[in-house]
Amino acid sequence: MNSLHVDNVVKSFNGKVILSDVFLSCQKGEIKGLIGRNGSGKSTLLKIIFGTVRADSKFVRIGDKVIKNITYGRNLINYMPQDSFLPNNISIKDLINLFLHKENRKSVLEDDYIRPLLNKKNQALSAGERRIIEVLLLINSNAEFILLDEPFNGVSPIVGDYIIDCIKKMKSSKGFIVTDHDYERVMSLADSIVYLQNGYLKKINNKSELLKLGYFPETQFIS
Ligand SMILES: Nc1ncnc2c1ncn2[C@@H]1O[C@H](COP(=O)(O)OP(=O)(O)OP(=O)(O)O)[C@@H](O)[C@H]1O
Repeated sequence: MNSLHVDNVVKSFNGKVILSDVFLSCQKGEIKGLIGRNGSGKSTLLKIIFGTVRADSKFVRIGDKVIKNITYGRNLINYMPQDSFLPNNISIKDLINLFLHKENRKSVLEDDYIRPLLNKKNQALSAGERRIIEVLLLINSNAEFILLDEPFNGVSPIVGDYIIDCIKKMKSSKGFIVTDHDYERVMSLADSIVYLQNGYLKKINNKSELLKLGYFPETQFIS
């Protein structure tokens, strides 16, 4: 079974080190949660893995294939950015046909949340409606590893839970790395959690470790 192996990721912006020497791995069938404060470098790390941001150094491998840049990762890794990436002036139905292979379209076209939106144009959707479409397009793509940057951003609680179910359904055939500030949802979804701080990743076992790291205030802590 393939695995995604990420090693020796180093990245600075304007002389400031964001990622020092990051190691991360993800198996097919695994969901890894990535948590960290604002500006800790989570999106930068995902973009480096995907290949849209150049690292000072990196090693990314899927199975035996070294992913030197975005072209090597085509059909292997897909990334959903934090900000909307869908083009305007195109209906949701056409977007689904454009983004997905034929065999993957049916379940999205028939999805209860998506069906009422099929004839709308992307720019006419609410932020939450757009996010659920983006998540479904990504997780139904043929890539083996899916990187999701803030999939729960802007979605209502019931849709957040629905997104969790959708990701879990795809889990047996793919590996996921998911980052979001809705850490409760990330923790309930992921098999394991890593926390990014000062350029390094640290494994997290429970919420009290996140509290100790100062990720959320004590007033929010309910074990
Ligand atoms: N293109 C860029 N040029 C200069 N600095 C950048 C650039 N992209 C990101 N940074 C800086 O790198 C740091 C990490 O940014 P990044 O977006 O990866 O953080 P993040 O953990 O995803 O944050 P958030 O949770 O707020 O989305 C930030 O301090 C940011 O200002």
